[in-house]
Amino acid sequence: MNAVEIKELYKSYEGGKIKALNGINLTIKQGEFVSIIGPSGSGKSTLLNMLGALDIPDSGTINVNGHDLKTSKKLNEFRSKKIGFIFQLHNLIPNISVVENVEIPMYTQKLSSKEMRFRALKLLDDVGLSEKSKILPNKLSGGERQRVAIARALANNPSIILADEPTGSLDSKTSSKILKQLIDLHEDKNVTLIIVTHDMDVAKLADRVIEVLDGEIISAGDDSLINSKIDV
Ligand SMILES: Nc1ncnc2c1ncn2[C@@H]1O[C@H](COP(=O)(O)OP(=O)(O)OP(=O)(O)O)[C@@H](O)[C@H]1O
Repeated sequence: MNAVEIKELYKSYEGGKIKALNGINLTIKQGEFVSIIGPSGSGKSTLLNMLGALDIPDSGTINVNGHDLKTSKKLNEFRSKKIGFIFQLHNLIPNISVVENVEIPMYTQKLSSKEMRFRALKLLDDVGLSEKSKILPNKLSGGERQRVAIARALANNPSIILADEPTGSLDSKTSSKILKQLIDLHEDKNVTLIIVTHDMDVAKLADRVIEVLDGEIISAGDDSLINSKIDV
C-alpha cells in the first residue's frame, strides 16, 4: 500500500507570483523512510505542510494513507490520529509541564487521564526523559526539547511521521540519538518516515533521497545525487 500519492500538485503564494510547488508527482510506500533535500526556498516545507494537511494545494491531488486531503471532511481527526509532526515551529507549550505537552495529542482519543499519564510517561521514558516529566519545557536543552517533541509526535501511534529539520539545531551526539530513535520506530513499527533536511549525512540514512528544486522534484531516488553538493 502507498502511504503517499501526489499527482500534479501546485501551490503558489502572493497571487501566483511565488510558485512554491510546480507540478509535484510523488509516491511513497507505507513503511518507507525518505528524505527530502533541496536549496533554501525550493519548496520542501511547503510540500511537508501539504502532506500534513496543514496547507491546501491550488490544484492536483494529494492522498495520504488513503485519505484525499483535498476532499476529506475529517482532516483534523486524520491529522491528530495518523500523523506525527516534528516541526521546528510546532513548539512545546511553555506554561505546562513536559508530560502534559506529550499528552496533548491524546485528547482526541477516548482515554482516561490516568491512561494518558501512563502512556505519556512511557513515551518520555523511551526518549530518556522520564526524570524531567514534571518540569517546564524552558528548563530543557534544545536536544531534550526535540526529544519531547518526538515523544509528543508518537503519542497517538502515528502511521506517518513528518519531520522538518529534526536535528537542525542539535550537536552531533544528540542528533545521532534522535535519528536513531526515529529510525528504530520506522523499523520496528513500519512507520513511514519523511524527513526534510539540509544535512546530507542525515539524508543519506534514508531508503530514498528526494531532491526538490524550484518547486519540482528533480530526482526521486537517484543514488548518484547522494554525494552531490547541495547548495544551501
Ligand atoms: N506562507 C507563505 N507566503 C508566501 N510565500 C511563502 C509562504 N510559504 C512559503 N513561501 C515561499 O514559497 C517558496 C518555498 O518555500 P519553502 O518554505 O517551502 O522552502 P524550503 O525549501 O522549505 O526552504 P528552507 O530550506 O529555507 O526552509 C519560497 O519562495 C518561500 O518564500
